[in-house]
Amino acid sequence: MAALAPPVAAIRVAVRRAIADLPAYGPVLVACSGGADSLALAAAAAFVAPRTGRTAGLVTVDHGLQDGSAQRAEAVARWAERAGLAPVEVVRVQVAGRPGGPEAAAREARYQALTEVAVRHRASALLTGHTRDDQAETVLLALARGAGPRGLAGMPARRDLAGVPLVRPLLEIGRQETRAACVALGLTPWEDPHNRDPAYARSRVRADVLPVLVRTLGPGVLDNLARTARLMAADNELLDELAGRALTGARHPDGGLAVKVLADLAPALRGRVLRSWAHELGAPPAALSHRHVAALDMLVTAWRGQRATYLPGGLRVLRRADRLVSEDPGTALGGPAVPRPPSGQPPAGDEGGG
Ligand SMILES: Nc1ncnc2c1ncn2[C@@H]1O[C@H](COP(=O)(O)OP(=O)(O)OP(=O)(O)O)[C@@H](O)[C@H]1O
Repeated sequence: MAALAPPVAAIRVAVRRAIADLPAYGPVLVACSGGADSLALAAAAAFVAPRTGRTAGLVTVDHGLQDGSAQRAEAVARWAERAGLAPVEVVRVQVAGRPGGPEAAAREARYQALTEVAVRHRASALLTGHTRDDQAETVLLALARGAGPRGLAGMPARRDLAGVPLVRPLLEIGRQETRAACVALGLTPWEDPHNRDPAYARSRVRADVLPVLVRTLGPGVLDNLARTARLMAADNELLDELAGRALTGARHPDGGLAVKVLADLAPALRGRVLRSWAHELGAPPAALSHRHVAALDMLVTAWRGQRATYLPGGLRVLRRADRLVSEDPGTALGGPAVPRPPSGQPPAGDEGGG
């Protein structure tokens, strides 16, 4: 019998570990583009799942953005059926007409479709093929935009997606290994032309920045960047827990947050408390930047009678005596919406520190 290729074995082990503690009430569903990472992942899931008392299925999303995308999606699905995966689904999504740039719109459409399929099948997890290289790129991009610990933590190995765990088993596996596994298994992955398109910052990091880092600092740099993400994630977990308690302690009996309690917190904790409170009020997390949080912080620490701070989601927060309170500009004053100030307020959509 031929020896098992090391990359194939490493990926199987990673998948086995990642799904070991998941309940087995439904299939684990692999989100597969047909690219090397998710194809190697799907092949490993097809092998591992039945040996651990589970079933594994596959879902591939056709964004309809390139000629031949429907045929490619069908080819992925036919391969999956032959590989013994079930259920297998191809979902066609509509990308046009969504907010944000084309990449963000495609991503949103894809996650919406993947979530819908995972929930419908009562999947015990949705697996994606993000690798250590993807994680290294994410950390570098976060550094480059001045992100804080939350950004530097990169992608979590597990998070919730509408009640279904989204699991990333390959975060410690290199992209070279997924390619090598596909070769060893005789699989021909699809090369997404977007991955090479220099219009995207991530593609430029992948094509230009990472190779320079590896050449100048050595191959360990990828592992190191991924380790930074893990260390940051562990610190974040603790800080988030502390911030949760601090938020509870800062609630004012008359509503809002007590300025005195906030002022006594360490700045790093206060920033997190204000960020969580803003989320709780309804500010969309992706649109809430470090500048919004800094403006809230100034209501506490640099109070000079300034006017309200505006947050994404149509919220405004003001300081009233010893409290921070929020008002919906459309209703709170009993009249028409208060116009947003023309300048001096942070723009939305810039993921910041913290
Ligand atoms: N069209 C798609 N259908 C289903 N899942 C997808 C699709 N595109 C991406 N994914 C999932 O998201 C993960 C990350 O995708 P992305 O395109 O960012 O990375 P990638 O490194 O090119 O991955 P891959 O080699 O698997 O395409 C993929 O590994 C896959 O699990």
